[in-house]
Formats: sequence, structure tokens, C-alpha cells
Amino acid sequence: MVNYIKLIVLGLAALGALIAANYGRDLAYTVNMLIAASFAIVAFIYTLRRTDEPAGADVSGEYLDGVIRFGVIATAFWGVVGFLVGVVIAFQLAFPALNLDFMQGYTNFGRLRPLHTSAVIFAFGGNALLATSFYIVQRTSAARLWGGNLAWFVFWGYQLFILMAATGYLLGATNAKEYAEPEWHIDLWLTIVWVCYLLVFAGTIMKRKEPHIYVANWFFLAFIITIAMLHIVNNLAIPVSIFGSKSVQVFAGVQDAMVQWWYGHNAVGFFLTAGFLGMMYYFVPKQAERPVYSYKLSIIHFWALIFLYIWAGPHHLHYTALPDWASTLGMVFSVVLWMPSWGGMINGLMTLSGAWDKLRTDPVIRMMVISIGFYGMSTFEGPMMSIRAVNSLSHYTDWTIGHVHSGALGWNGMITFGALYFLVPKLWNRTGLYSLRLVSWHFWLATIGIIFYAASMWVTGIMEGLMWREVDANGFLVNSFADTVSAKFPMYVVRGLGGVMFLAGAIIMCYNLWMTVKRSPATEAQGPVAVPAE
Ligand code: HEM
Ligand code: HEM
Ligand SMILES: [Cu+2]
Repeated sequence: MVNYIKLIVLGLAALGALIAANYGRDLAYTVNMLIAASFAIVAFIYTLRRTDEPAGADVSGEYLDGVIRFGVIATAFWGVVGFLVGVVIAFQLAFPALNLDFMQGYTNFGRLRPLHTSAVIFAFGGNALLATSFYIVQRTSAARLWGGNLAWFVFWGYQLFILMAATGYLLGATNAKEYAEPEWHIDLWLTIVWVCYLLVFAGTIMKRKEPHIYVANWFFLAFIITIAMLHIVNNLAIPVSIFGSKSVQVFAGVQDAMVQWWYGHNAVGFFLTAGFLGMMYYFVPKQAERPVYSYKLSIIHFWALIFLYIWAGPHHLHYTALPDWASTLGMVFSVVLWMPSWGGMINGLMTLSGAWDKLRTDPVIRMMVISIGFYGMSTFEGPMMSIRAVNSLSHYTDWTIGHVHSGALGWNGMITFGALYFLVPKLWNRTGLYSLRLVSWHFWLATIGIIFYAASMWVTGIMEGLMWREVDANGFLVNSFADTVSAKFPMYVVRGLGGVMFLAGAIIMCYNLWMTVKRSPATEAQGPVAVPAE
């Protein structure tokens, strides 16, 4: 019966998408609808071919791990794609000729930049969060994912979202909101997928066999709920036509800017921070084989973090049309935010107390520790940049870009790599990784790459900030804008090289994980049975 309902829904979805593609008013919309239709058709055929299969054995006592394996592969794949596009746009900034003429604008910086940010944040980071949250919530609740195959829908629905967003950018569809560029039809689809994600996650927690909700799950839950709220409010828009991608924002002017940076800042706070802290709270204790340093601290910094983050958005709008009081509010909350951020860092680092020797022997732990170090560094830098006097120098410069990437490459990248190294042997029942030497190579390439990136951006950022300010004895500006651009050239090349190293490390990781699945000896297969508090 369920299968027939599925078939009807999928058939209608395919038909609807094809009709929409037919009436599409712009290429981006038509291509999006064709992609959606192909997803629906493939799912239809897949379901159809299984309608006569018996209901299958009772699996309620086992974990649902297939979807996590796919999530791991998707994370690694989108990571490499996102880093590669990052390297391309880095070199485009150094060598503008790389905005290739014969591509007729499709691969210009302006289109590839949102492709990069979405690929790394939502495709790489998002798949990492999906996979790890599904893994962790099952283990810490001793329960199978709620909702039968709903988790599969969340996974594939999310990939559809990524593909529609990416093709949309290349074909020129954007609603011009940073980190929320997808147009209205893609936003609606993501809302559906995200609500299902919340259902799967919360449903699993509800049926947990453990009395307590492990702290990692608190962070994941805060991440899922807050992102839903941010996404919906920031994307309120009215489409010009239901058969076209163009839409008009509901908010305008300074209100629009404020909503956008309330969203943008909390995308950092909840997507790139809370969710990843959830990863930290599971994988670091697991890999170090030590308990979390302090549960009390985790509770205090959790509530402080989510309470403070929400107010800090205006630090993106210093010296704009935003009223002064709002900008001051954002600044104060940002400075205070330093404390709960470092609460998380301390809790992560101190979890290693008594196991510091592992830093020498275990490159995976090293990866996790440096990630927490970069988390601490960027959450010190952020509050500092929120101070208006500092921001008047740093804003609009590459200093911001350096700050972004010490957080993104250092914190999000490294903790995700650590999690993948942890997960692959577990999920494919292998005794261990194929090569720890290669993990070490990855570690050093990535670390040196990040240092190249961050250091070059500090130099060029502060330099251009100072050059813009420089006035002569008569009060005239000394430098033209073009002067700053040409002065930045060498640092842009260094940044690009840093990116190449980071990318090379990630490719080595893919090879290592692939070989782990292919070559490492298998463990005694015993199936993913639900054991309390694993
Ligand atoms: C090989 C690695 C990477 C390279 C070479 C790279 C390069 C770049 C470049 C050149 C820009 C544009 C800067 C500008 O407009 O001046 C950029 C922007 C950005 N990247 Fe990356 N990136 C990499 C990895 C990542 C990762 C892993 C993340 C996140 C998890 C990330 C997040 C961002 C964000 C959020 C922006 C926009 C920053 C802003 O608007 O202030 N990047 N990246
Ligand atoms: C206590 C924590 C943090 C605070 C107070 C903070 C503060 C700031 C400030 C003041 C800016 C510059 C705004 C501007 O001048 O335009 C900024 C930019 C940014 N930060 Fe942070 N930051 C924090 C942590 C992080 C972390 C951990 C990450 C990444 C994982 C991150 C990602 C970003 C991004 C992506 C931007 C660029 C936004 C844009 O496109 O303009 N931040 N942050
Ligand atoms: Cu912010």
C-alpha cells in the first residue's frame, strides 16, 4: 500500500516537474525542473521494481547505516569539488584572464564564487553534518533512525537541492543574498527536506533507550531547528511567476540587510559552529578514548552560545545605514561570545587530558586537535573584528576572507576529515585505516595550506585597509583603488598555492579512504546492532 502511495506521489512529482520545465521562463528554472524530474523518475522506477518484494526481516534492532555510508561518500566528493572551485576562483583573482572568454560568462568569478561557498558550506559541510548526526544520534540513543526510509529521502532530497542550486548559479539564477543565493523554488524544496531531517533526528531522540540526551545531540538539535527558522525568514520572497526563477524579496532596504546578516551570521553560528561542535563532542572523546572533560561546562557553554549568537549579526553591518544602537548591540554580544566559544574549545582540548601522548602516535587525533585550535583562533579573531574600531580597518578587506577560511578550512575542514577517518573503517567493517602515513601527509599539507591562506590574507587585508586610509599632508587620499589591487598580487598567488595544498591533502584522503574500503582487512562481521551508549 505504502509503495502505491509512493508511486503516485513520485509520478505526479515527475509529471509536475516536466510540465514546469516545459513552461519554464528562464534556462535556470527549466534545467532545475529537468533535474527534479529525473530524480523523481529514477525514484519511481526504483520503487516500482521493488513493489513485489516481501516486507523483509525485522531490522528495528539495527542501525540504519547505509544512508550514512552514502553521506560519507558525498562529503568527500563535494569537498573535493568545493575546494577545486575555491582554487579556481583564488587564481581568477590573481590572474583575471582565467575568467575565460570562450565560456561566455558561465564560469566567471561572479558565478563560481557562490558555487564555491555553497559547495563547501552546504554540500561538503551539510553532508558531513547529515552523515555524522545520523551516526551519532543512533549510537548515543541506542535506537534506529526514526521514520523507516525517511532518512534516505532526506539524503537524496538534499543532493537534489545541491544540484539545483549549483546549476542555477552557473546559469545566472540568484536572489543575491550571500549564503542563501538559491531562488524561491529551491528554497521551498529545502524547507520540505529540512523538516523531514528534523523529524528523523527528533524522532530518533524520542525513542532513545538512554535516559540522557548526549550533549552532541543538543548541538545538532539546536543547529537543525535554528537553520529552519533562519532559512524561512531570510528567504521570504514572492516569485514573479511560478514558472520562472526570479523572485522579489519581502523585506527591503536596511531591514533586508539586517535580516540577511541575522541569517548570515547565524549560518556561521549554527551551521558551521553548533553542528560541528556536535561532531567534536562525539568524535574527540571516541578517538581519544577519554570521557568529555566537563559536562557542566558543555551545558553552560551550549546555552550561552545559542543565546548570544542570535544577537551578534549586526557586526556585519558596522558603519552602514543600520542604527548605531543595533551596531553596538551586535558588537557587545560578539565580544561576549568569545567566552562560550572558548568554553567549547577548552572542553574539546581538555578531553585529551591524560591522552596527550596520542598526539604523537595518532594523526587522526592530531587533525581533531588542530581543528579545535583553529576554532579557538577564529573565535578570538571574530570578536576582535566585531569591535567597531577594528572593523573600520578590516571590513571590505581580505582580512575577512582570512578569518572565514581559518574557521572554514581549519575548524570545519579538519574536524570533518577527522570524522571521516573515524567513520570509514567503522561503517565498512574494517579493522583500521589503510595508511596512517597518508593521514600524516594529509595533515601537514592541509595545515601548511591553511597557514599560507590565513597569513597571506592577513598581510594583504591589513595592507589594503591601511592603503585605503592613507592621506597626504593636505588630506587627499594617497592610493587609488587600482593601486591596492596590484599590490595584492603576490599574496593572491600564495593563497592560491595554499589552496592547492589543501586540495591535494583532500585528494590523498579520498585515496586513503577508498583503499581502506578495498584493502584493509575486514572485522568479524556482526552487523550494526543497537547497543546502549555506544
Ligand atoms: C582549497 C580550499 C579553498 C580555497 C582555495 C578557497 C578560496 C576562496 C576564495 C578565493 C574566495 C573568494 C574571496 C574573495 O571574494 O575575495 C572564497 C570565499 C569563501 N570561501 Fe573559500 N576556499 C577554500 C575552501 C573553503 C572552505 C572549506 C569553506 C567552508 C567550509 C570556504 C568558505 C568560503 C566562504 C564562506 C567564502 C565567502 C567569504 C566572504 O564573503 O567573506 N572556503 N574562498
Ligand atoms: C565568536 C565567534 C565569531 C565572531 C564574533 C565573528 C565575527 C565576525 C566578524 C566581525 C566578521 C566580519 C564582518 C565584516 O566586517 O563584514 C566575520 C566574518 C565572517 N565570519 Fe566570523 N566570527 C566568529 C567566528 C567565526 C567562525 C568560527 C567562522 C567559520 C567557521 C566564521 C565565519 C565567518 C564568515 C563566513 C564571515 C564572512 C561573512 C561575509 O560574507 O561577509 N566566523 N565574523
Ligand atoms: Cu558574524
